[in-house]
Amino acid sequence: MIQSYSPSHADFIVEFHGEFSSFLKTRKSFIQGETLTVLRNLTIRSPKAYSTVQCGRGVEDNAELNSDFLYVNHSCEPNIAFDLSSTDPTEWHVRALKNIDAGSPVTFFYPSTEWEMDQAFECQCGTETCLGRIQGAKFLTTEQVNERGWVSPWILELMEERDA
Ligand SMILES: C[S@@+](CC[C@H](N)C(=O)[O-])C[C@H]1O[C@@H](n2cnc3c(N)ncnc32)[C@H](O)[C@@H]1O
Repeated sequence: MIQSYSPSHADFIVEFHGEFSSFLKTRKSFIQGETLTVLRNLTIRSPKAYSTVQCGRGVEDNAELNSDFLYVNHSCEPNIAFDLSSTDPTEWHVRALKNIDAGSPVTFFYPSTEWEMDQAFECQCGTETCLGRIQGAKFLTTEQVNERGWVSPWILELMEERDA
């Protein structure tokens, strides 16, 4: 039982399940392009972990979210993007890639930010275009990454160098 949990974002709710099986849902609808939240209170320059989001190409360019957005699961057909691409971290935000109904899980394509993930997993997103094992963009073709709605600039750069 979680005893001291308090939600970080009023418009969102965590559905708690077993280990690594919890996920974040939205209580309100969003339209494509709308900002779900600006990311605040991050711990930047964190060691890479299952819970961090990559925010650049350096080994220490990882951010702990310190909020319920930690519970955003991966999907191969995501409905949101984590956009940590601005040189100004106060502009880092989460954006809707499509219209999202209230009550829906929010999901992002982990390889859109992650080159080589700390914790790989067998994807259970259940979508038609599911890629199976998810371990970062390094292990996917550029085409597989580019067709998911949003890709961070460091991932584009690293794929370009790899493919050269
Ligand atoms: C940042 S956590 C996301 C929240 C996580 N579900 C939890 O309960 O803590 C990332 C981990 O969640 C799990 N996960 C996320 N998306 C998944 C998916 N599509 N299929 C299977 N496991 C997933 C994996 O174990 C992954 O390492």
